[in-house]
Amino acid sequence: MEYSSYTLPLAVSIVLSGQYEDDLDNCEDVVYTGQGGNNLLGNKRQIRDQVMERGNLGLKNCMEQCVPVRVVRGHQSASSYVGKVYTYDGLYKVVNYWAEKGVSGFTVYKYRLKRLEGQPLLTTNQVQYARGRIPNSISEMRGLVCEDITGGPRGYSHPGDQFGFTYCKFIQVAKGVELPRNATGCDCKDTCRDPKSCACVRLNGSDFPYVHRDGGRLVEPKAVVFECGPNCGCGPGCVNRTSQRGLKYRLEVFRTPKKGWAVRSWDYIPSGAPVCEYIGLLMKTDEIDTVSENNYIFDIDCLQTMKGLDGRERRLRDVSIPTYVDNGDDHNSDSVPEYCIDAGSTGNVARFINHSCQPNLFVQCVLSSHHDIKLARVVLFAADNIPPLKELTYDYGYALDSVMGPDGKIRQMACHCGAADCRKRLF
Ligand SMILES: C[S@@+](CC[C@H](N)C(=O)[O-])C[C@H]1O[C@@H](n2cnc3c(N)ncnc32)[C@H](O)[C@@H]1O
Repeated sequence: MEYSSYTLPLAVSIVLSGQYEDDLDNCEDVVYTGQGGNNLLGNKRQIRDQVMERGNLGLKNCMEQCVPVRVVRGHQSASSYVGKVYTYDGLYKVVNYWAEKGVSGFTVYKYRLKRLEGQPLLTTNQVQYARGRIPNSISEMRGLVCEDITGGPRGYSHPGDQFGFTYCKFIQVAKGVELPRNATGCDCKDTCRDPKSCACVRLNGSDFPYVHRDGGRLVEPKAVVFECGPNCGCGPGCVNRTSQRGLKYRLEVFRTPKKGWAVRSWDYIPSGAPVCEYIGLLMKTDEIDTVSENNYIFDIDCLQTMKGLDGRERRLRDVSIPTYVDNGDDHNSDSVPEYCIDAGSTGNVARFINHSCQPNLFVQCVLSSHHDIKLARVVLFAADNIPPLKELTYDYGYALDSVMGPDGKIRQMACHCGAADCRKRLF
């Protein structure tokens, strides 16, 4: 190509590898974040405003002079010594660009790129959802079992024999379990703005656990997130109530060949967004019926996770759990979670989410109405930017050989998550 008649610099290629928190990769359509101001060697967050120079100027010049850009994608790969492999995914046209405040509040340049037609189809794992198509209407779906398992706004339904449970949007509390008194809360008005003066936000450390972007995104996984609750002065739109707003994405329960039912989203889910809460019957762990098999029990093990017990990955504990928060020390509950959520006979869509050894969701304990960590809410958040139609999964976190059958013998279950570094067993 002869460049002498062009205004330089021009961008020749870009790499999409999840390094920039503001990137949006929708396969044929990409919103690419310009370069600069990113803590690439640290937590990958923006720490400064970007400037229209170097690569940023190059992409702007490409747009203005209709010069296509090569797109290379980085894919996670356990078998590569750098943990990633890179694929050349073809030529893209820069359609437009703009400056905006990014997730971390700094100015970033955004470039919308569209893949040029007439190139081979993209086939790598990261973009494979492009082979499936989101139906335009429910009536297009072959083999449809049930249009809406949630029962609509009533939030209570019996989806029938195919599923054999009652759909429910809110936690049910078993007989004999008493929820603690509601916490005092903050005295902010309308919405919490100042992390220093909001009593709830202060429990999370020095800043809000969420950023406002996309209706609220969790900045990082925490030992526990303290949200605003019923006694707070702020309203339902407060960012510190991000996980309380119910389902935001169109989730589909679909059938898999080896894992039974599974869940995927028709919408793109950005990293850090809340996907759903694990809903079911809140009960004492020692009251679980151990005779019949139940694959839908979720142990509320925030305390055990905070302490890194039983091989759980210890969470960053940048909050000191206030002394008035019951952290279970006086209950000798160190090894076994005292409470669990049983979604066997009543629950929500979370009960259909399968395990993966390389998941795209993570479990986050959230305290909103009360502050008893043994009874924390269990919320699933996006661990990554999740393209539409990709199966949603989280790590069930079982230690191998930790599950006993009713006969007292160790039970084993093969894992079919398909991850390159699959542990081959769920438990
Ligand atoms: C909470 S349920 C998930 C929804 C379930 N697939 C269904 O059809 O209702 C957990 C059960 O799903 C299956 N499952 C989940 N993840 C799996 C995986 N990676 N490999 C094999 N089976 C899995 C196991 O039977 C497990 O006990």
